[in-house]
Amino acid sequence: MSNITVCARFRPLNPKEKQNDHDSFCIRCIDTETFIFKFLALPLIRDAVDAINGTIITYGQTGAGKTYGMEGSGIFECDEQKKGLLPRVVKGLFDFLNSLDEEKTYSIKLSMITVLDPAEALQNLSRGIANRAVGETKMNAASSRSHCIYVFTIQQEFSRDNKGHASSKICGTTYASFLNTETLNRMRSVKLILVDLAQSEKVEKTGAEGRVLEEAKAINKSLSALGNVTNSLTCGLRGKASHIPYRDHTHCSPNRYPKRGISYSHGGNARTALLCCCSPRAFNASESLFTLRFGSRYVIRESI
Ligand SMILES: Nc1ncnc2c1ncn2[C@@H]1O[C@H](COP(=O)(O)OP(=O)(O)OP(=O)(O)O)[C@@H](O)[C@H]1O
Repeated sequence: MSNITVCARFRPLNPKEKQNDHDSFCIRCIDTETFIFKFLALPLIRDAVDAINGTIITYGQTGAGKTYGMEGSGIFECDEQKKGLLPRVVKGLFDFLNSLDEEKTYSIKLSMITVLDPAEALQNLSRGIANRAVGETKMNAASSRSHCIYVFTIQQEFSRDNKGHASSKICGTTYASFLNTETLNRMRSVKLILVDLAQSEKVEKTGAEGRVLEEAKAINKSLSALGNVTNSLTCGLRGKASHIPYRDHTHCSPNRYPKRGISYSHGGNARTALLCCCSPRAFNASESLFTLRFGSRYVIRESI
């Protein structure tokens, strides 16, 4: 499997756009949320259980549907077709661990909080989302004014039996139970990171001013650092070591890992899934093209 998977999606026109914007159209909207989960996220869940770090990033212009892609119409949404990546990843992760035959002990932490079951994970996610900074711009009534990073840390513990054979013990749904430390042999830890990026914006289109303008500058700066990382990775000569400016990318550092944040997903054998979100409006065509170009740069990258 390649290290990176990219998927692009155009959100549907909203009712106001349908009424007023006759140059724009969306041909057909299928159950894209389920498709995106199966295509982008499910392989990363399987890899995470195999101890391979993974990151899922939503990227795109303001109002293009990044947060919707991540959260869906709400973190507790029951309608399958309106569920975003976060609740699906939570369910998918717990379902996958439950289905394993092998006897292993897992603990899952959501950032620094240990979670014991999917309901608790969703509660904590919902509280985090409520604390996220949002602001109104001309382009989006609830525009995200910060990047939002959800870090699932999956710890796997192995033990040895008294004959020295490698074995381990299953804890059913009690994922956070730990083995007796005397029998503990080995522990491995892997991160599955979901990143809902705030997006660069053309100030003349969003009408940002004051605090919102300052936020826009900070967002744009951090995104250009992400662009520099991608450029270095995609333009580097094969087989030659080149400098990757991970350290500039402090705004995208999960859980205050200033130097390592983005390198979790962009280096070595880590897996990355990128959801490029686009607006169907003709008015936003140049931004949509920019987003698609960003995604296509990832597609041609080799791991260096
Ligand atoms: N696939 C979709 N189906 C239905 N509605 C959508 C979809 N994608 C986005 N929307 C709606 O479009 C609006 C903008 O989406 P969203 O807030 O996710 O954009 P964003 O890219 O996160 O913007 P920002 O960068 O400003 O935070 C929201 O009202 C959202 O509900």
